Amino acid sequence: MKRKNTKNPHNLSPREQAYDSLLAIDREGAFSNLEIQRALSRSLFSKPDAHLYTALVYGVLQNEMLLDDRISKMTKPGTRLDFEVREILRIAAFQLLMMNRIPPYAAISEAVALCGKVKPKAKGFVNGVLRNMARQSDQLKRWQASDYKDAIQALSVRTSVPKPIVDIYARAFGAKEGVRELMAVNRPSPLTIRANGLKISRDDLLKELANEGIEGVKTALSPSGIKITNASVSELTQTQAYTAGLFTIQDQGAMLIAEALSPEAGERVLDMCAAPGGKTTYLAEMMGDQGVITARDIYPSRLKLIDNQAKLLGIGCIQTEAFDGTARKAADHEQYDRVLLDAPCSGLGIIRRKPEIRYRFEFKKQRALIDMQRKMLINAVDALKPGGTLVYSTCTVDPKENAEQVRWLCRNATGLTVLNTRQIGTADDQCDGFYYAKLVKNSAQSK
Ligand SMILES: C[S@@+](CC[C@H](N)C(=O)[O-])C[C@H]1O[C@@H](n2cnc3c(N)ncnc32)[C@H](O)[C@@H]1O
Repeated sequence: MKRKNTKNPHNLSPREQAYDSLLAIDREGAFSNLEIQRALSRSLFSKPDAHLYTALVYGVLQNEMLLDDRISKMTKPGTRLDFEVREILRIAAFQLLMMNRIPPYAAISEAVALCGKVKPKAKGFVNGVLRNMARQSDQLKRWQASDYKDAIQALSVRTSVPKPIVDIYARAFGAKEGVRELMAVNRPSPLTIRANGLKISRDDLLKELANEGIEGVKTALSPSGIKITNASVSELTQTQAYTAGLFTIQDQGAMLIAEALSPEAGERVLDMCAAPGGKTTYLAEMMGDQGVITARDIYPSRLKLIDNQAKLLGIGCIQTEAFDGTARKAADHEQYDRVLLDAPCSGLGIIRRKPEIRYRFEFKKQRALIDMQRKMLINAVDALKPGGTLVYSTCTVDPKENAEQVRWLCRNATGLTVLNTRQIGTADDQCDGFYYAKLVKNSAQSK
């Protein structure tokens, strides 16, 4: 059942494939979105089976701590579970406690059969735990904050978000709003697209898509976005509108970042961390493909993604260049009208799309990211012409990587004015948790 030994992946059932994928994510460090894409592209699943597989992988990842808590109530204190057994129990517990349409016998018998293949000795144990769970499911579905030692612990288990991240959300949004944001991170993410203004208006794109059976509504915050209401990513990418380059799939929060930079036709723009290019291509569309965008990233292979996407969208003004944004380039000095620094970050604002990020967060890694962001910020300011505009953005909610970095920059670079900052949220904005700060480099700056 292990990935490397999988002889015929096409024969796996949705539950077996979910187990295989969850081991890849939890044990081998795969990213959920890529793993799901990989598995679906190789499987021969019917549409309902593909839905079940995807729901199981996301459902277990989003509820791992809550499921483990429920499983621990069914086992003797101190019971140590093998990785494989725990994953099988989580998949079945998710079906028993959090999916309404699955008959308990189906969840249990498939879990026991799977256990028979990968850990035969634990078959009886798994059967016993799950039968008890099914019997007590009404009680186990009820969740009470008073069962936990404090409010933070209760919220952490309820949302399956580790305590340090619960604290970070409280610092970012305040205690009350932080709870609302955390409760929103396990809800399904909307599928949004951005009309390619070089080729079509948003209204006409809605009509084109309707002709292909795809429905959507205009996004509330971005003037270019459409929220798709009846199709999946793979269905969207099979439309004629997609192959004609009429739109890009993008979270609305990412659209707001590019809009904050508000580039104009004919300008020189630097996008320091550009791949895979979602924001770069929007900048080009806003510029009417007039001017030059230098799109950099440290990984040449990722720059190809930008080139391919620009070609699909009919964009010619983007020049890609492999470069380390922490290194200073003398030739950049005061060359750019606008700079976008969409920095590498802890990603705590996108845990609804990539739930596994929450279990991988480490303060030590975050400290290294903060140092990297600071080096990049100094280089971004250096590259700006006097009077030029900088947008610094992240897909995290942690003030340490956001507002505190902007304060640090203003202390360490002279002549900057902060025009506005925004923490985009999930509960009300319906976006991933992006942050941005828009700054201007004063023209009369002493050099
Ligand atoms: C948040 S992502 C950028 C997303 C992109 N702006 C978009 O909208 O599609 C951060 C990017 O920074 C790149 N990166 C990481 N370290 C870097 C470095 N030292 N210099 C330049 N780019 C780097 C990563 O490869 C990644 O593509």
